[in-house]
Amino acid sequence: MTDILTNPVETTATDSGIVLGANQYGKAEVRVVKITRDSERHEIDDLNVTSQLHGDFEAAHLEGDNGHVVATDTQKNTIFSFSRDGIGTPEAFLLRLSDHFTSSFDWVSGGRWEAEKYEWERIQVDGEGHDHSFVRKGQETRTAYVLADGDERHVVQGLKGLTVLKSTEAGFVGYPKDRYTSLQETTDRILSTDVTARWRFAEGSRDLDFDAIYADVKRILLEEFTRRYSAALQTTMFDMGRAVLEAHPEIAEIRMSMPNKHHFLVDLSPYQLDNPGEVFFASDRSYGLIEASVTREGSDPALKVWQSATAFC
Ligand SMILES: O=c1[nH]c(=O)c2[nH]c(=O)[nH]c2[nH]1
Repeated sequence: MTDILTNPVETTATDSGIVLGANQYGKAEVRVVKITRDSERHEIDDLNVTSQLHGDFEAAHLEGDNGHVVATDTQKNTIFSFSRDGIGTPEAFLLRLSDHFTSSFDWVSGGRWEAEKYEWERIQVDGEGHDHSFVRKGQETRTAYVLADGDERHVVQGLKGLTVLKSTEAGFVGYPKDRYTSLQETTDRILSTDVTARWRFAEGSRDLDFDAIYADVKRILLEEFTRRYSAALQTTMFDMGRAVLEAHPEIAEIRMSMPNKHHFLVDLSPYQLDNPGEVFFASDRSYGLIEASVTREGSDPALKVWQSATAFC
């Protein structure tokens, strides 16, 4: 079985020799909120789910024949209907959707399913968490991704928007200087970033405690950010990834994308003030963009997973 996004698709050429290439379709960003209300104490699951099918959809593209087109509306309704009896972890929910679509329609060979999970916590009233009133937790957004390719299942867990800052114990020295270099070396700077990270489990990983792994990976990422003097964001990012892989043998690879959110010391001398590393201009652009995959020696790079996990074009 080969994935439709990474292999040329055999399609019938039109009279002009034009062929259909890789394709996928589905419903994007289905916002589903599930309230579990089997007791006075309600629970809330809040997801943004995208479903896209891979398979034989040539006739729809070439001939206007929708015989194979499981409507995007049907995909949306399936997401809501599957929520009725509980969502569970986003990863388990996406695996369930992938199994449903690949087993229900012969021509659906696989697909991609994505979720963002928005966390809520109970509003505290007189020191007690309220039964049915919640406030959004905003630290980061949890992400989940499943690629189905025939019987294969690839699960990728992640987070985005985890903003961190350390106010010292970071520097940047020893870089090459040329006629365009104006950056001053420093051994004491602010290091700040918005962590986007995605970690891939070995193919076929289904029965893991995805909630516990998520919480632990987030803990490790945060702890490693603090742990050592940062010689560069690159070093800190690699340390964060290495620590995750060392602690979690079930994770095959972690990819990270981190903007270097520059904080420039403001010159207060025109106002007869010193500025011993206390007042900064927080620049929102331009920013350094530091990205890497951290993986295990000799492991399969699983490029088709990453290729399909990101934007189609
Ligand atoms: O941590 C850093 N990495 C860089 O590659 C870089 N480049 C730069 O100008 N400042 C920094 N900081």
